[in-house]
Amino acid sequence: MRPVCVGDYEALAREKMEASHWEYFQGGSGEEQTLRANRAAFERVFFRPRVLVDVARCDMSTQLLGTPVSLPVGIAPMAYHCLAHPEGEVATARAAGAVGALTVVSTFSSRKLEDVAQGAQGPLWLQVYCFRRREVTEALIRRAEAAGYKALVLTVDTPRLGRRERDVRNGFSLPAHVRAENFGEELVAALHARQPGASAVATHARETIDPSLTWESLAWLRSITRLPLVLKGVMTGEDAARAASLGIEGLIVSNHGGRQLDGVLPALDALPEVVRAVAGRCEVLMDGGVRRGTDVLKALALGARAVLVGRPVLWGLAAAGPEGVGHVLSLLRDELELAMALAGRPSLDQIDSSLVHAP
Ligand SMILES: Cc1cc2nc3c(=O)[nH]c(=O)nc-3n(C[C@H](O)[C@H](O)[C@H](O)COP(=O)(O)O)c2cc1C
Ligand SMILES: CCCCC(=O)C(=O)O
Repeated sequence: MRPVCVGDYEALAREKMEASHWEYFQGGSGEEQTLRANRAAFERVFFRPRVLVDVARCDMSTQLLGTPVSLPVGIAPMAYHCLAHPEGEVATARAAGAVGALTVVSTFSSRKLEDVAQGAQGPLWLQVYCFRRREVTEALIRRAEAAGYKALVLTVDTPRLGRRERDVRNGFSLPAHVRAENFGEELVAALHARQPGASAVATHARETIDPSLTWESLAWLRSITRLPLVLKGVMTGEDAARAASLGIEGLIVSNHGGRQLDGVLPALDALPEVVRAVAGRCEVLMDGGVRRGTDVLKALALGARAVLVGRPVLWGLAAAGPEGVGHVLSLLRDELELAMALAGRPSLDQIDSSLVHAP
C-alpha cells in the first residue's frame, strides 16, 4: 500500500539502505536523549480549536526572508543525500520546488550546489559551515550567489561534531561513490578514510570546521556577502537577542536533530523564548522532530514562521526517489491544511499562541 503518513516511509527506507548509512541518517549523539525529546515535545502540546469559522479555503502560502513559498514547511540542510539515492540533492530540490517548498542545501551536499540549482524550480538557501580555511568558505559563498541561492544559513551548533555512537561503532565513512561534491579532493579525502572505532565524518569535521568561530566572526561573513544571514542552532533567548541586535535576518531554533549536544532542550520547547527575545526583529524557523501536519501547526502556534523537516525527506528519497520526497512534502502539506481547517484557522496569520495549550 502507498504510504499514508510520513512515518510509513521510515520502514520502507530502512529496507533499501545499507545499515551503516541508515544509522548515520537516523542517529543522534550520546544517549540520544535529545533525539527522543524532540518528538516527545510535540506530544505535550495540545490544541484549543475554534469552531464555526469559514474554513472553505485554507491558505498556507507565505514568504521566508522575502522568498515566496507555497507552504511553511521546507527541507532542512542535510549532508550526503546520495547515500539515499543516486540523484541525491538534485532530486530532492526538484521535488521540493514542484510543491513550492524551500530547500536548504548543505555545505556537504553530494551533488554540486550549481547542479542542484539548475534542476530546482523552487527557492534555495545554502547552509554554510565556516572552515578553518576562510577562503574555502568564501569561495563557496561566491558560488552560491552566482547560482542564485537566496540566503545563507550559518550553522552555529557544530564547532565539532557530536559523538554519534552508532557511527563510531560502525566505523562510518563515505563510500567512494558519495562525495562532498562542492570541494576538491584534498579537502574531502578524510571522509572516505575508514577507521574502525571512529566516524570519518567526525574526524573530518575536526580537521576542517573552525571551532574558534565567534559573534565577532559574523562581521567577516557580512563583509563578504549581501545575502541575508540566518543562524541555525540558536537555542536560547540570550543568543537570539544578541543575533537580533546584530541585525541577523533569520534564526533556526534547532538542536541539529539531536546530533550535537545531547541533553539539550527539545527544539519545540526552546522556540517560545527565542520568539520572545527577538520580538519580531528576525524571522524565526525551527526544526527537529516534525513528522506531521499537526506538528507544523503546533510550531507555528508557538511562534515559528515556518519549520524545516530533516530525516523524513531522506526516508522519502531512499524509498521512492524524487516521487518519495514530493509525497512526503505533500502529505505534510495536506495534513497541515486539514489541521488548519479543523482548528478554525484558515490562514497563517490567524495562528497564534491562543491555539495551543502548552504545559
Ligand atoms: C543525515 C543528516 C545530515 C545532516 N547534515 C546537516 C548539515 O550538513 N548541516 C546542518 O546544518 N544540519 C545538518 N543536519 C541537521 C538538520 O539540518 C536538522 O537540524 C535536523 O535533521 C532536524 O531534525 P529532524 O531530522 O528530526 O527533522 C543533518 C541531519 C541529518 C539527519
Ligand atoms: C560536518 C557535518 C556533517 C553533516 C552534519 O551536520 C551531520 O551529519 O549532522
